[in-house]
Amino acid sequence: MEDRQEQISQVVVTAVQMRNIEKRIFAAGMPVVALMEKVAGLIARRILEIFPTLLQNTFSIPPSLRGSPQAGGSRIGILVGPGHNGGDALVVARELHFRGYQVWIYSPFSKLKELTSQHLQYAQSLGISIYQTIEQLPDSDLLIDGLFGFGLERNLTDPIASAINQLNELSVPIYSIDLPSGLHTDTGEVLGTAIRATHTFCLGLWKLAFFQDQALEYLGKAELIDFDIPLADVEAVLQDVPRIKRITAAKALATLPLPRPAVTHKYKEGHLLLICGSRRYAGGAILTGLGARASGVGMLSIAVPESLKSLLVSHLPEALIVGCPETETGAIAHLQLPENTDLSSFNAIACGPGLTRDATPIVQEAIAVDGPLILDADGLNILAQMGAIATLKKRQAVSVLTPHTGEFQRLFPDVTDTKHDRVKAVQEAAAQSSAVVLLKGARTAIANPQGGVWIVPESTPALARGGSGDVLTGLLGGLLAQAATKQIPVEDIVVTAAWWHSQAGIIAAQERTELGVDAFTLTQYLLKALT
Ligand SMILES: NC(=O)C1=CN([C@@H]2O[C@H](COP(=O)(O)OP(=O)(O)OC[C@H]3O[C@@H](n4cnc5c(N)ncnc54)[C@H](O)[C@@H]3O)[C@@H](O)[C@H]2O)[C@H](O)CC1
Ligand SMILES: [K+]
Repeated sequence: MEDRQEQISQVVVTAVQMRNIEKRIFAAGMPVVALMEKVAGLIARRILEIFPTLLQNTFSIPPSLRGSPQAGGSRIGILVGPGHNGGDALVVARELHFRGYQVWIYSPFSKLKELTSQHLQYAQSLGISIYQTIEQLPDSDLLIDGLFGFGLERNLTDPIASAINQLNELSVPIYSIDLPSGLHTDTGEVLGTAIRATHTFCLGLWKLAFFQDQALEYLGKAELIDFDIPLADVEAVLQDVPRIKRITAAKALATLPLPRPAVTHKYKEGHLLLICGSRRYAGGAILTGLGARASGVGMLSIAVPESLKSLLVSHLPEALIVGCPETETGAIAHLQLPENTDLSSFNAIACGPGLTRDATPIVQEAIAVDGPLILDADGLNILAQMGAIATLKKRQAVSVLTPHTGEFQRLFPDVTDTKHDRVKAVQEAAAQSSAVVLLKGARTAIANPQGGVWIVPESTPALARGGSGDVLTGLLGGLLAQAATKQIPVEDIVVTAAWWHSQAGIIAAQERTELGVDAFTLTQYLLKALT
């Protein structure tokens, strides 16, 4: 059983689920005011850690001067909304004031929740300046955004909307409490306008917004403030609802086919067939092969057009390169496997990179095989032409699709728009096609047909380059072939492949900048991500 912190760090919730979990905690007797004090105390402590004060030692300042300009403390502007997000912010304001920061408060709302109003009153009694209009605001070194949290229900309108726009224009870092104010908690959509946070403290459990494309530019660096939500409350609310989870390193690494048994042989470590490449796209075949090599798969066969055979052999001497008859355009005309092997002799088949659409019969042949199949790139485009859902429904064995957004739209034109809610879109696609669908992107999401979704929580724009996807297909194929021989659940191995691929990109970008991660280089960083 994973430890509590590991389980909590995987959970992703909607606003409604968070509200229901919060209700259980209050119903069990935890006073709201106590929870607010606990949460805001944790936030204040993190701010003290990560935002250097210009303070001398606070105890050297006479109490009468604490928080005053003479004290020399950093100037902190606290943005207070009408609800408990504002309440959190006011507790943070009070605590930073006592730590010697120069704190002021922006409180533009007249109607505040009771608890929020009490904290405002106490802040005022401490002599902390409170402003109602944006024009009055003094300079600051840091702003704390406590305007709205997961209680935001509708588009923001003026005056708060224009105030947020003006605050975004200041070149002052903004730390947001729970969510950048203005973001929809579930879809990450900007409701009118939103705070562009430098840093976001997500409270208690990760919200769905943190994994939606449109939110990413508003979140800044995100971290979870764990305030000891009992797992029992999470389970009670989420129950048998299909789970949306973050892929943690622990989760991804637990599935790797490591360590290997002392006694094994190459066929026990999986046999993968890659069907890829064309005269026009020779490189895709090489990159896919290199991705497969890095997976550790026991045996690797690569079917390419005959004219690519010697090229592949030179790059992948350990692989069995199958030169196939080719069309006049240089695509694979048909699969000519060595005698007494046929498509069912492989533990997994990965089909698509660099094939071109002239290889349609080959893709149809691969789809007809009753074994684990990964479709990518032209394999997906051809599947889309065939009608993805009807075609895949006929398959008994597991299908894994690895589309980017464009391919996804062609495959599943009738599901939720990925721009609106990627997670919902990929859930619907997997349910309708009975396939495991890996929707690539800044936050790659993997859905199984039962509605469960795993999300890669961090990646790098360095991977947005031709060939990155080919590497993933090879890596995933090699892992899937090994998983088949070891009864590792398919969904788990897809999750591990996606995490591994993004980790390699992150490490490569750290060492070579985001401009330095071409697909070949990426293949050279895959094993580094594990060591
Ligand atoms: N998750 C927890 O267990 C804890 C959460 N805390 C904090 O509480 C907020 C949620 O508080 P809530 O009062 O429900 O909502 P918000 O503070 O996010 O504010 C919404 C507030 O504003 C009104 N409102 C909604 N939409 C608009 C709009 N477009 N324009 C104007 N006003 C709007 C709405 O009526 C609400 O009153 C959570 O994020 C945490 O920060 C606890 O303090 C700690 C535990
Ligand atoms: K906020």
